[in-house]
Amino acid sequence: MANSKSRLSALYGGTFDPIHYGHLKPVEALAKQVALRQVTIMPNNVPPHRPQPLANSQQRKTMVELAIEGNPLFRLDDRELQRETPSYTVETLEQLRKEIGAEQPLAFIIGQDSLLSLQRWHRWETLLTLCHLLVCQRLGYSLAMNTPAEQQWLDEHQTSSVEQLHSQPAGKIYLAQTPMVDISATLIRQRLEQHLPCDDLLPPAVAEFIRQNQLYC
Ligand SMILES: Nc1ncnc2c1ncn2[C@@H]1O[C@H](COP(=O)(O)OP(=O)(O)OP(=O)(O)O)[C@@H](O)[C@H]1O
Ligand SMILES: O=C(O)c1ccc[n+]([C@@H]2O[C@H](COP(=O)([O-])O)[C@@H](O)[C@H]2O)c1
Repeated sequence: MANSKSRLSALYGGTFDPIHYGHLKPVEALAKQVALRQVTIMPNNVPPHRPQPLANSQQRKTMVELAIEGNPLFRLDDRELQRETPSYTVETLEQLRKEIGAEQPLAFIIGQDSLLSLQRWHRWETLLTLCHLLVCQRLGYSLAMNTPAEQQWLDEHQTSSVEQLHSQPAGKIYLAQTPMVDISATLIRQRLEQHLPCDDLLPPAVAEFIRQNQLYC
């Protein structure tokens, strides 16, 4: 449920090829935990650092729309889909900051796997000047960073104070206690290729869209 009194909104970037319950359920729990006003799902066009998606941008956008229909917690922002250059998060956040100003608290949601590779992101040192990071747990990924230097960076920025997320515009990392949902888009694509059922893994309207458009088979 969206919290209309809260000042803190969050962006949730991803490839969403396709969107699934592993994206939605942890973030719904996170939104309650830290009282998010809204979560803006932002599909990327040219994901950096990974193979390019199988479904095209319009199909991935439609699947997000179907997944969030009727759920006021979520909205969609398709700004990254309009850019043909790599979807660097820092550039998107800089553009957003120009729109909302420097003082409004803003968060970017990632899974634990993304946190572990964050220091390879484009201009990663700038990210925390623009937003907080809210991190959802993910089965199979360590809670410890890969190197002592990365761990030190995390320790310096980590907070368990929800109040700080609301009172400061950016700069904190919050490791959320979210449910482990053992689903990935890779698993779904592999199962669909093998004609195995996926109905428990993603919203019914998304499953139906995939069937109708014969995606991933
Ligand atoms: N099951 C999950 N639990 C927690 N976070 C997740 C889960 N699946 C994806 N995420 C997070 O959602 C964001 C977008 O992920 P993405 O769209 O790449 O999904 P994915 O399932 O990891 O895809 P793929 O299997 O194609 O790599 C990332 O920050 C990722 O860490
Ligand atoms: O900015 C970067 O260099 C960067 C590198 C890897 C991932 N990201 C962003 O992180 C989000 C999750 O990425 P992915 O690959 O797990 O779908 C998505 O919004 C990506 O655009 C961003």
